[in-house]
Amino acid sequence: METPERADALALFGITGDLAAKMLFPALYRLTQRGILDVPVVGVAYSDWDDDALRQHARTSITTAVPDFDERVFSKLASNLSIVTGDFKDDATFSRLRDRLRQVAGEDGFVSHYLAIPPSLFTTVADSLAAEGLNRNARIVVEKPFGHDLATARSLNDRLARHFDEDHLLRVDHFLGDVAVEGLKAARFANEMLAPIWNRDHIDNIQINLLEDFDVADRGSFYDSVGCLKDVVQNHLLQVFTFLTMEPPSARTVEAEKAEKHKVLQAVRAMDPADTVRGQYQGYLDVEGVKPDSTTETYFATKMWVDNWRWEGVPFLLRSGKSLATTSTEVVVEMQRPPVALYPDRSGNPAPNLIRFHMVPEAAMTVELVAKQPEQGEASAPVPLRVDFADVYGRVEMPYENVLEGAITGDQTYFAVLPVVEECWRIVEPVLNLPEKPLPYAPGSWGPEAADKMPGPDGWHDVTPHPDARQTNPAGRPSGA
Ligand SMILES: NC(=O)C1=CN([C@@H]2O[C@H](COP(=O)(O)OP(=O)(O)OC[C@H]3O[C@@H](n4cnc5c(N)ncnc54)[C@H](OP(=O)(O)O)[C@@H]3O)[C@@H](O)[C@H]2O)C=CC1
Ligand SMILES: O=C1O[C@H](COP(=O)(O)O)[C@@H](O)[C@H](O)[C@H]1O
Repeated sequence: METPERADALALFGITGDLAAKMLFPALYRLTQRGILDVPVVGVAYSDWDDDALRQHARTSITTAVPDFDERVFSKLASNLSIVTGDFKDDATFSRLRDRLRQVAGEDGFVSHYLAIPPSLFTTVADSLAAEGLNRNARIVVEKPFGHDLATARSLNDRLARHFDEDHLLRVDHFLGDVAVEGLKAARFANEMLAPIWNRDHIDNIQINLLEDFDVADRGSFYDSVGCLKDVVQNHLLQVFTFLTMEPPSARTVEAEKAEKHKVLQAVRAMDPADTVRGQYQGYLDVEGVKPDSTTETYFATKMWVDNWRWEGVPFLLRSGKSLATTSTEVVVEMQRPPVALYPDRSGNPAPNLIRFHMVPEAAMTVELVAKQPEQGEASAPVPLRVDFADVYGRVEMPYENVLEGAITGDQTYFAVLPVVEECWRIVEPVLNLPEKPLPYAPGSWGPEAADKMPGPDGWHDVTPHPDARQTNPAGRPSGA
């Protein structure tokens, strides 16, 4: 690939939406602060806003998310912000956009079009951009989900490829921009302490959690059309899974890494409906935008297997859901127990070593060793050795800083390639349209009881609780069950 073009302007479709408010404005602010963003940002959306309304909205979003808000940084960002309004289905919107882009970036300016919009409109916008010639000297960046199954992912790609070649098409998965997710590779491939034990001979099982204690809020209409599997499992969790399972790349290049990711996914068994639990929190059907008889799952858990030399026989447990007891994105790697229980815990069992990769709420890593408890005879207990990345490195950048930086520079590092996206769809295909209704679960619980013992009789490992998580647990089951 040739050196990618740096954008002279960012066209941000969906600038009035939820993602922009929660993630994109704070990230644009940080990029401005770091001197990476100093180009015009032209928002495009339906709402009849003017530039001042947009700037006021941006201020509210940023002050909500950024504790050390600096007026000078914001003024710089605000001076770069403007909006073009109109329906994406109306050609006139795109001729207004073309005029604005010429005005702010010049006739030959390179433009990055970022689509933070409902996925059903990706091709409409791409076609309309091309009709105005806005695909020339430009790249397109599309949010997730990329398709809603293997066939639609391929046809979406074919349609986008009519107007943008592969070097000018970026598929967003913001977990790829997450420092803690990136950190998985460094942990595995930069530590000779970990590398030799990272296989079926030493690892018993790996649990991957993306738990959220909040509900779908005002995203009912979008969420109901995707559900938990397509919202976060097919993309975010499978990307995490891939970093945990891939072989070391032959070099530290984007191409080498993506080749290894693709390779390991080809060895992954497709998900099995018999090893899958789907749930729906009680009250979901009352959310605005949700169909009254919706069978969309708000909870999903499954067991996965990689049929290769490194991982044969090691179960990978994935679970995610909304309205659960806590918010935590965390990987728990359970090592095999020592062959002889010389130092059991007080219940007489030898505790396994655990390695935890914490992503949300904090980027951190914990190694749980087992130590003999003083004055407890021979009894042992786990001792956590934890390091928080922010303590070591200072502020840790937000995932969307890396994603938006890539949108501006064209660096493909933090984006998904089609072969990987396709494998992820292949893996989830058998559980995409299950006929059974999802199991109900109480908001604030750990999801349907049917998933409790999925990892085995001891259930799921506790995750590290979010500091703001609900204190009560209406389902009355133990934390982490
Ligand atoms: N929200 C989140 O937490 C996350 C979202 N994403 C992804 O980001 C994308 C956007 O999601 P989200 O922000 O939640 O969606 P929203 O529904 O909140 O926002 C959609 C945006 O698109 C605009 N829009 C929709 N239809 C039209 C139209 N016909 N013409 C013009 N503008 C239109 C809306 O404009 P207006 O408001 O003016 O109507 C709004 O700016 C999705 O692909 C989603 O998967 C990814 C990660 C997290
Ligand atoms: O893409 C999405 O991700 C978020 C979870 O990501 P995080 O970085 O905010 O933890 C999820 O809440 C949302 O439903 C989904 O669309």
